[in-house]
Parts: sequence; C-alpha cells; structure tokens
Amino acid sequence: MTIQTVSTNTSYGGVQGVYRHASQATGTDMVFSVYVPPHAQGAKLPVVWYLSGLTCTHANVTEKGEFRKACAELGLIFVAPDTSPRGPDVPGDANNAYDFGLGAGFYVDATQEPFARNYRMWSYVTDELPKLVAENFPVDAKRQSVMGHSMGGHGALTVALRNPHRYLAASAFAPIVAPSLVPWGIKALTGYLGPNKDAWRSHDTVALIEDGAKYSGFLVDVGEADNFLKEQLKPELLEAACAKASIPLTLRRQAGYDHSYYFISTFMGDHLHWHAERLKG
Ligand SMILES: N[C@@H](CCC(=O)N[C@@H](CS)C(=O)NCC(=O)O)C(=O)O
Repeated sequence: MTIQTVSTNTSYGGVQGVYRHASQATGTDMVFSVYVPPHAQGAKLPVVWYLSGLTCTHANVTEKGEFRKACAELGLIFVAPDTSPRGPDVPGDANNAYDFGLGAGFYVDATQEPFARNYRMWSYVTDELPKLVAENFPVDAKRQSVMGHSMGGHGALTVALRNPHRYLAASAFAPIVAPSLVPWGIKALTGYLGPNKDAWRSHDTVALIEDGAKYSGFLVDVGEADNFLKEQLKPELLEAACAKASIPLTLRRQAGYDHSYYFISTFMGDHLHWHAERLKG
C-alpha cells in the first residue's frame, strides 16, 4: 500500500504531514494527516487517532486543534482521517445538506444503496488506515488510543467500545452519544444502514453499553454554550448508561464553551495527557 506525500512541515521539532492514498475500503482517494513528534531513531511511538465531526476533513483539527505541542512533549503520533469518501462519483445528500453524505460518513459501513460501495468509514478507520499508518510511520501498534469530536466523538466511543483491547484510551469532545435517538443520527443511520433499528445498536454508544460492552473509562468534555447540546448530544444519556454499567466516566461540563475548535483546542492538552497516561509502555 503506497502513500503520496501532499505536504510536510516541521513543527515543535516533529513533522506534520498530509498524505493521500487510494483506499480499497472506500474506492476513492483519501487524504489524512499525521503528526510525528521528535523521537529517537528506531523508536516506536504510541498513536492517538482523532475522528472529526460533520463537515470536517483532516484539515480542521490539523489547523485548529492545537495538539502538536502536547504531542511533541508526550511523544504521541496524532492521526486525523477524513470524515467520508469524496469525489465526483461519490453520492452525497440529495439536498446537499451538511449532515449526510460528503463530510458526514458517521463511521459506519453503509449497507444501503447508493452508499454501500463508498461509505465504508468503519472499515477505513479501524482496519485499512491503521495498517497503512503502521507500515509508513514509526507506530507501536500495541499502544493506540482514540478521540473525536461530535460525530467523531460518536466514532471514537463506538470504536473503543467494540475494540477495547486495541484502543487503550478513549475520549471525546461534544460527542453524539445516542445517534439512534437524535436527528443527526437518525438521518445518518437510516440512510446508511436502513430503517431496521437493530442494525443501529452496534453504532450507538449508549446502546452498546446497554447491550453489555465494557470499557476502562472515558473522558468527555462538553460545552454548556454548545447549541447542539440538548437536541443532538445529550451527554446525560451517556452519564446514565455508564453509571448503570459501572463504566468510569469523567464528564466535564465546561461553562461558556460552544461546539467549535476554540472549545476543542482549549481542552486538547488535557485529553492528550489522559491518553499518554494510559499509553505508557
Ligand atoms: N455549523 C456547522 C454545523 C456543523 C458543525 O458544527 N460541525 C463541527 C463538527 S460537528 C465542526 O467541527 N465544523 C468545522 C469547524 O468548526 O472547523 C455547519 O452548518 O456547517
């Protein structure tokens, strides 16, 4: 599997790169970013996966996430995939809405037409891209963790709950915790997986926990001034599910913060320290 370098820039003594490759999973070219911190030659480093939210590419967090200083200090590789397949032949939302189709893959493998061929973001982020990154960067595959924002917070929590031994830590900014119950999620899961709600449960954090999935603990930040908090995010449902299942949850309600990268970048350092603590060799 080969990758093409789009750009590299030195930052905090490491290298911030952007790369392109032909994805088998999505049948399209995909672009992703990787930050490799300064490290001793031959060293293998832990890797943090960051899954982005609606409308994002790799670029939003790469440019606005302010993760590099902490990653350089903590010795963490940081990988940011795109949020959907893209290209002239990839079907999107019929009305060009921002919350379905391009930029809104929801980290599932679609089963419904016309999306099933390209919208395979679950396979992409849990299988194809990890293999590609391990082949091309100094990754210690035994030390991986995952975080994300909003739709990507949903992705991070579901990926962790379904692969608890591979991802040693999981955290989220403003995650969609119960997509089966909120407008963004209902639209996406119906469109990609069809109307049978049984098929949605393995892509719903609260449902996965209700169905018995276990995890060592989550760090979740939400902003109290986030316009999506009450209708789409509903952190109280995660709080209740974790309490019932005895899954440790650190849920922080941050006064004054909204849904934006001003919020994410403020608490990015806290999250990376949380991950580094759990990724120690
Ligand atoms: N206000 C946005 C809603 C989508 C949104 O807030 N997206 C979040 C993730 S759910 C985001 O990170 N947007 C890109 C950015 O802030 O850079 C829109 O209508 O495009």
